[in-house]
Formats: sequence, C-alpha cells, structure tokens
Amino acid sequence: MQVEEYLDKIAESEGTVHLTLIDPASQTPDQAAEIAHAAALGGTDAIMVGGSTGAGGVLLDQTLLKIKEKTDKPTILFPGNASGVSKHADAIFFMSLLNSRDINYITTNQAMGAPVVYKSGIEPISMAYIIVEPGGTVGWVGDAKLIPKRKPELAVAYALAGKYLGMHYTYLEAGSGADSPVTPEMIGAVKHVLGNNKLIVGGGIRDGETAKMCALAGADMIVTGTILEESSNVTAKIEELVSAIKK
Ligand SMILES: CC(C)=CCC/C(C)=C/CC/C(C)=C/CC/C(C)=C/COP(=O)(O)OP(=O)(O)O
Ligand SMILES: O=P(O)(O)OC[C@@H](O)CO
Ligand SMILES: [Mg+2]
Repeated sequence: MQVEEYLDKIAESEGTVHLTLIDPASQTPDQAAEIAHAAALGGTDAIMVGGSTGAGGVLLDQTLLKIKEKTDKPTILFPGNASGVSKHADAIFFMSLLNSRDINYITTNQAMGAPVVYKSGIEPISMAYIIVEPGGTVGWVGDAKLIPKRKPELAVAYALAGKYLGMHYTYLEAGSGADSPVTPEMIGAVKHVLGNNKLIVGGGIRDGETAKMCALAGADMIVTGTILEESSNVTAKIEELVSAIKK
C-alpha cells in the first residue's frame, strides 16, 4: 500500500493519525532509531524525518537506514530544502511553503529536488505548508509572512488556494517548539473548507490534552517532535498522545 493511502485509511478508521518527527541533526542515527522504535511501540503511525537546518546528506541517509532497521513504520521525508531528499525513505511530503516571500521555498527547492524523487522512486505526497505565528526557526528560514494567530480567515485563504492547486494535504505549522500550538478556531475554520482533504497540525503540541483539542477541532494528523526529543520515556509519551487522539 502507498503511504498516502495508508495514512488516509488510519484517519478514516481511527479518527486521527499520529506522526513522530525526528530531526537528523538533533541526535546520532542510532539514537534516532531508538526514538523511532520506542515511538512505534507506543503506537505512532509513521516517522517523519527532517529539520530546517543541517538535515541532509550522509546524516539523513544514515538516520533513515538505522530507523528502518528498528521499525516497519513508514518513513516520510519532511525536507527543509532540496538536500532533504533521500532514496532511503518511503515517501516525501512534497510541500510548497505557500506563505513564503522567498521563491526558493515556493517552487525552486521543489524543482531541484523533483528529479531526485523521480529517480529514487519514493512516493511524493503533495502538501500545502502554511506557517502560523510564532513560526519558530522554520518561519525564519522559510521567510514566511506569518499568519497572525487570531486571523483564521488568512489560514483559510491559503488552505483553499492549496486545495485548488491540487494539493492533497495541508499542514498548519506553529513552528517547532512553539509555546502554544495553532488555535482550535483556526484548525476548525481550515478543516471546514478542506472537506475530505487531510489536515496536519504541528508545532508546540506536548501532551495528550493539547493533541486531543487539535484533533477535536478538526486535525486529521498530529505531529510531535520536540517533546519526544525531551522525553525520558518516549513509548509512554506516545501512548499518552495516541490514546488521546484515537477513537
Ligand atoms: C519538496 C522539497 C524538495 C523541498 C521543500 C522545501 C520547503 C518548502 C521547505 C519549507 C521551509 C522549511 C525550512 C521547512 C523545514 C521543515 C521542518 C523539517 C521543520 C521542523 O524541523 P525541526 O527540526 O523540528 O525544527 P528545527 O529545525 O527548528 O529544530
Ligand atoms: O517540535 P514540535 O513542537 O513538536 O513541532 C513539530 C513540527 O510541527 C515542527 O515542524
Ligand atoms: Mg530540529
């Protein structure tokens, strides 16, 4: 089964998907594989691999290879630029940062990365990437014109544009390590116009209660990264998050 179909099926049958984000720059490949293994035991559905700084090349390849030794969960690239593509992943979130001011993040990195995706045969999953305040490192790196937290209508406008451009997924991003995630009002307003298109929410989600709030507001998939890097018991943390968002 293709990864997109796999994720969509889980969203349908279990209500919400949990995605574990691993940044190859944050630990060794062996440590990354331990986190992925522990996350799989806790019930995560797939492993996203990427970071906004220094996440390409040998470190990315080694991280993916080690993760694949330790778990059968699908691996999905979450690239910060064209160097974030690796043939060792199962799929890639092939995203355009719709509210960037920099054409590099709207189409150029995509053009530079596309031939690598083509040759490697990994599955591209088209995605509209929208960054909301505070935006964190990724907002700065991607030169995003941040969507104000209290302006859901602007997020709705970008999400609709992505949908009409044919993108299957929409990712509302508050930035890795954000103090608080995207508001339920914004999530609900965006999901309302997306209909059956899948909505991913990430940035600043640290506990089951917050994850549940995002899921109830309309998120189809929840991403957590930072909290897992900080957890002493990744399996228990994932169990907390997963049990809060699944039917
Ligand atoms: C499709 C291709 C080949 C490239 C897309 C390139 C685009 C649009 C990038 C968007 C801007 C960007 C810098 C995204 C990075 C996404 C990401 C991996 C963020 C989270 O990484 P963390 O490691 O959690 O955050 P820090 O890097 O801030 O720690
Ligand atoms: O690290 P956290 O805050 O979980 O954010 C995850 C993801 O949305 C970052 O791209
Ligand atoms: Mg990081």
